[in-house]
Amino acid sequence: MAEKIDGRKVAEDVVAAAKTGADRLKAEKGVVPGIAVVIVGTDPASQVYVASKSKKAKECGFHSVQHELAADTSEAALLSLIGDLNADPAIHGILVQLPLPDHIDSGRVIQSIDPDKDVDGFHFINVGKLGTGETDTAFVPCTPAGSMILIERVRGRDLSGLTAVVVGRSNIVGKPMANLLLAANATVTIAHSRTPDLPGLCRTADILVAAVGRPQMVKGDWVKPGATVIDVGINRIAAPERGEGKTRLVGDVDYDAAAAVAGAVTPVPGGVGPMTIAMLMANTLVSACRRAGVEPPRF
Ligand SMILES: NC(=O)C1=CN([C@@H]2O[C@H](COP(=O)(O)OP(=O)(O)OC[C@H]3O[C@@H](n4cnc5c(N)ncnc54)[C@H](OP(=O)(O)O)[C@@H]3O)[C@@H](O)[C@H]2O)C=CC1
Ligand SMILES: Nc1nc(=O)c2c([nH]1)NC[C@@H]1CN(c3ccc(C(=O)N[C@@H](CCC(=O)O)C(=O)O)cc3)C=[N+]21
Repeated sequence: MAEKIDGRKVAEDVVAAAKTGADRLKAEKGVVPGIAVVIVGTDPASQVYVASKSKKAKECGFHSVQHELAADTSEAALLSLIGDLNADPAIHGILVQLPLPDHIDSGRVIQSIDPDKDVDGFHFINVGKLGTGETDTAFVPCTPAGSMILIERVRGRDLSGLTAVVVGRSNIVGKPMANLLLAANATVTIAHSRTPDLPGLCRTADILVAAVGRPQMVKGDWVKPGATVIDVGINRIAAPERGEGKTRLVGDVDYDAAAAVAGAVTPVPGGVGPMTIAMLMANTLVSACRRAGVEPPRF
């Protein structure tokens, strides 16, 4: 039976380190890290993440503000708010919750964020730095960064000699994940909806990352014996066994089947999700340290 990788526990360690860093920054420089989360519309799932981000920010002793804008907010109004946050010295990290409503060009919004405050790591400058190995000054997207820490706990920092397969090629998860694995010396393949024989390819992976958005797509016989399986997927499905109209969260991996074969697997919930929020705190602290001219801690 595979090890269940406890993302909640590792996330607690990261949050504790962010709090320690924030305490030091306050004591030495009088600087309080500040984060702004912007959400447009009232998607219930987004509300959950935004609430837990604010809760963790408070736990870390950060200054935290939330801007909840109506679903019909204009692009111009959103860009103007981002302009204000870019100029606000109390704010070190800006996160605009995605997806945005269809009438707003999310690319334009993301590129309007000051790259030095882009704690999501979605701005071209940060994407380019990650792609060229400038990871000392880049912001790395939170979900892949958190996934790498979980992989490190199982496999160590150097993945030389290991094969990795990333299923999914989105800009927010799949592509940055592949870049991080490559930077750690894994031999990386990126799979997507046009990849032939996905089960066979996945079976070659010492490290298998699923970031697809399809509930329990990865089956037990897709998993190489002993593999490290990172399940990024967050899918809400019907759970009639819990009562009429009830739902539950599952990942992109069939957990029980994968755990019978793998060496280690992340659960959903309690795996990558809590790490994403923890890395947002880490990135915000790093941003505040850089601005204050203090060497940031390594996470
Ligand atoms: N834990 C966390 O903190 C986070 C979790 N998520 C979750 O991760 C999942 C992925 O998110 P995201 O990257 O934004 O999703 P996207 O929808 O942007 O990307 C999904 C990717 O999966 C590929 N794909 C879709 N169907 C198949 C298939 N049948 N076989 C192979 N590949 C397929 C797509 O391929 P193609 O490009 O060819 O269309 C695409 O590259 C979702 O469940 C999301 O909720 C996301 C962000 C954070
Ligand atoms: N600009 C932007 N940045 C993001 O990082 C971003 C985003 N937009 N849009 C949505 C996705 C999704 N995402 C999650 C974060 C935490 C959990 C999380 O904590 N999940 C808990 C469960 C939470 C629950 O019970 O609903 C867990 O997996 O244990 C999940 C998903 C960040 N995203």
